[in-house]
Formats: sequence, structure tokens, C-alpha cells
Amino acid sequence: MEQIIRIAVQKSGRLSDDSLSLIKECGIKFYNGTGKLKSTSTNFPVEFLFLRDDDIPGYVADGVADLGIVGENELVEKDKEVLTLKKLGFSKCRLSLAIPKGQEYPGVHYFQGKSIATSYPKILGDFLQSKNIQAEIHEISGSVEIAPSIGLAEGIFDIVSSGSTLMMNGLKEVEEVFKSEAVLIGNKNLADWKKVILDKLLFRINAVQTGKSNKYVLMNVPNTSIPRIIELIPGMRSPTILPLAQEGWSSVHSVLSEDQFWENIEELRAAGAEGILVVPIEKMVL
Ligand SMILES: Nc1ncnc2c1ncn2[C@@H]1O[C@H](COP(=O)(O)OP(=O)(O)OP(=O)(O)O)[C@@H](O)[C@H]1O
Ligand SMILES: O=P(O)(O)OC[C@H]1O[C@H](OP(=O)(O)OP(=O)(O)O)[C@H](O)[C@@H]1O
Ligand SMILES: [Mg+2]
Repeated sequence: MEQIIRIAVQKSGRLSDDSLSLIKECGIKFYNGTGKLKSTSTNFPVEFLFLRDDDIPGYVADGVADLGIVGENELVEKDKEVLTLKKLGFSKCRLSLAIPKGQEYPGVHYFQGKSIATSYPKILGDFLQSKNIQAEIHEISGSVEIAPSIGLAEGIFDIVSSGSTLMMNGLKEVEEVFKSEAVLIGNKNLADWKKVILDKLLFRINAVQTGKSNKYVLMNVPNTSIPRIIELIPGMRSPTILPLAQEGWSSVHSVLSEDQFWENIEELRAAGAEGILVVPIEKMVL
């Protein structure tokens, strides 16, 4: 039998598009037709399981799936024994306490004796305990923001990203408790041959992530400025310098992180750089 590993990804929701894009950017091809809950890649030894995100930590802990992509919020809430292998940088959000907009908020003791609706009873319970607050946790599975307006609870504890769902429901965020993003998780007892496949996958993910956080930068520079420009943009090893057709000028190429580019842009121009182009990098292997 061919040796393949299983990766659990969310079937549809806030994680699924970015999870599938990352897999595709890693050059892994698979068929993803609607309704198909299992798919084997045609060019990488992996099978995908498309699941509810709630089930992913448990499936990975039990070894039904070897790897999974899930939000840290769900991972910590489910409290399963798995390895966190890599932060993936998407589906960033936070878990926060919120109360009706018109209420005054004197501090976290506001919640003493109150009722709070949430889909994250464990994370909320741990937070309240750490603050020595007794509150009634009312677990509901979705549409948590509706709870105060229908008299179900006095406050809520739920996912916030832009804050627009809170605003639309007359609520305000008062305590940020937990920051989350998507992570790649793995079973704790992967066989050695599975670890070999995992290493290949991590290598590809790293190349995609490093590419995304860097830019290829090209600029025209008078030759007299080249030493100063090299100081400003050292590049991976050192910049490439090619002569322009016009005497006394060169084209300087380098790889920079986006932040570094913006930090140095004024100095680059002051040093005489012009015609500066910034180009995205698809993959980068250091
Ligand atoms: N508004 C948001 N912005 C960014 N990330 C989010 C947002 N909402 C949720 N997430 C992240 O994406 C994960 C999945 O969110 P989603 O709303 O798709 O979950 P779900 O409704 O529980 O899906 P499922 O049907 O798979 O159980 C969350 O656990 C969280 O990590
Ligand atoms: O701060 P915001 O940008 O408004 O995002 C927060 C909302 O996003 C998620 O719900 P989603 O829209 O995914 O719907 P769901 O209830 O189906 O999970 C989450 O449950 C919040 O309700
Ligand atoms: Mg879910």
C-alpha cells in the first residue's frame, strides 16, 4: 500500500479558503469537488479529510488524522494532546468579553455574579478563575452576539476580528482574553516515515511563508552611490549589480522584507536610487 499521511482541514468556513490556498501554493494538487469529504493528492503523498473545525483537534489527537489545520482558539478549547507545528498567519482573531454598549465597565469585576454566553467555556472558565471571578457560563454553539439582546446572558465571550458583529448587535469589547491564528497541528506519535513526509510539507510551507514576507526590489542607481545603497539593502547574500546601457548607472536587485523596504525608502532615494520596483516573491528557500 502506498504510504500517505492524512491532513484534516475545515470543510467550509473561516479557515477553509486560506487552508486550501496554502496547500495549493505548496504545489500540492487534489480534487476538491463540492460534497467530497475525502480527497487524495495526485502529486504528494497526502489525503485530505474535510471536517468541521471542532472535530479536528480530536481527530489529530486520536491519530485518525496525522495533521490538521485549526484555529488556536479551537485547539486550546478542545484541550487535546497534539503538537503545534507551525503558525500559519491567517484566520487571525481574538476571543473577547463584550457587554451591551450602554453599560459602564469598571473592570473585570463587572462580571462577578453575571451570566456570560459563549462557545468557549473552557477558555472563559480558565480566564475567570485566574481573575477570581465567579460567573455563570452559558454555553451556546453559535450566534453568541444575540444573547444579551434576548435576555439569555448579560455579557458574551466570543470571536472578534473587525468588531463589526459586536457593533451591529449593540455590544462593546471590554476584555481581550486570547489571540488566535490558524496553526498546523500534528499527532504526537507520528511514525518515522510520516515525519519524513511532514518535513517535506514544512519545507514547502516555509518557502511559501518566507516568499510572502519578502519582496524582490530593483532600482536604478548612479554608480557613485552603490556602496551606500549596498549598506541600506544588503540582500540575501549581497545585491546583484548589473550595468545599465547608460554610462555611469547600474541596476541594483535585492531581496528585502517589506518593513525593511519602507524603513529605507527615503534613504534609498536620498542616495540617488530611482525607478524603484517592488515585485512579489512566490517562493523563497533560504
Ligand atoms: N471573523 C473572523 N476573522 C478571522 N478569523 C476568524 C473569524 N471568525 C472565526 N475565525 C477563525 O476561524 C475559525 C473557524 O471559524 P468558523 O466561523 O468557520 O467556524 P465554525 O462556524 O465553527 O465552522 P465549522 O462549521 O467548521 O464548525 C475560528 O475557530 C477562528 O479561529
Ligand atoms: O469582528 P467580526 O469581523 O465581525 O468577526 C466576528 C464574527 O465572525 C465569526 O462569525 P462568522 O461571520 O464566521 O459566522 P458564524 O457565526 O457562522 O461562525 C465569529 O463567530 C464572530 O461572530
Ligand atoms: Mg466549528
